[in-house]
Amino acid sequence: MKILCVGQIVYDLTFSMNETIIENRKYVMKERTECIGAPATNAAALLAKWGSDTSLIARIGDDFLGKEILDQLHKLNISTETILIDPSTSTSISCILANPLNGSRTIFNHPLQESHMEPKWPKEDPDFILIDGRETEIALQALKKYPNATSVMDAGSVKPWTSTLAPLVDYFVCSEDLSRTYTGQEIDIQDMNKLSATFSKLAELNKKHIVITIGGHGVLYQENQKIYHIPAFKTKTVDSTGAGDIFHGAFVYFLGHNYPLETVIKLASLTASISTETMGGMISIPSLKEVMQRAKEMKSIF
Ligand SMILES: OC[C@H]1O[C@H](O)[C@H](O)[C@@H]1O
Repeated sequence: MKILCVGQIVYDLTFSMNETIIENRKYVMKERTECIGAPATNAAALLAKWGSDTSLIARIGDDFLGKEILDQLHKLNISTETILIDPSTSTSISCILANPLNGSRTIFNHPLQESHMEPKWPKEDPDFILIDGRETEIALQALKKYPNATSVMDAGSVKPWTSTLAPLVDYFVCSEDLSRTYTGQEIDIQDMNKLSATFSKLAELNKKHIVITIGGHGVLYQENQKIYHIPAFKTKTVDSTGAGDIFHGAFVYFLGHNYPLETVIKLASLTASISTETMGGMISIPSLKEVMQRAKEMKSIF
């Protein structure tokens, strides 16, 4: 299975922190993890780890962190031939405060500036394209260049590019935050009328498949005009960084292995929930073996 991910790449520095920050103080951090991250990159890391032929189109600066990122991508088996090295900008950094008491993560991201660059395409045509909205111009070109690839969009929040890209993808997988901002309605899994109105409004963005991830409450999706709710798997969350991205990577993986949509979502949710048991984003991606083992033990998936 050949995958092309298009979007953001970031260098993540995560600290464990369970107190409220007060300005103008010094905090000594006892625990830290460092790894590369960002939505398209975390998803690409899962796909490569699980054996898919994965290329990533994302931008780094011609700087120290950019070199470190290239080195880490090599180790992860993600093709770096398509990585854009942009001397006019600096590699993006995220500083993440993860609260192990409730699993929340607060992200301070400094994104890089995206100016026009000619993309370098993978040697072989992809079967799947996963976009996170960044590198919008190239994402649009990719969707046009590979019309036979199945496309998935990870849409975390309403951004200037949302309404341009969303109608073009086969699967529009959005967050509760995006749904709330775009539709003006809170999600109430008990209220089918409200859910129907939410999905109808989101259909303005995408007419094929809409999936809404609702964090600790699970996932909602619509198939053949019917709305379904998959509850979240119970777990001991210490850090939810990258869980959404890991969900999207696993979503593409299981979609590519021809599981029905319900099973794809259950397995992707299980993968994401296992990842929250470990500190850090990318480094918390579980092995495929572990996911399948847990899925078998649960009996509620297949
Ligand atoms: O979704 C979480 C990811 O996006 C943020 O920007 C961090 O880099 C982290 O890896």
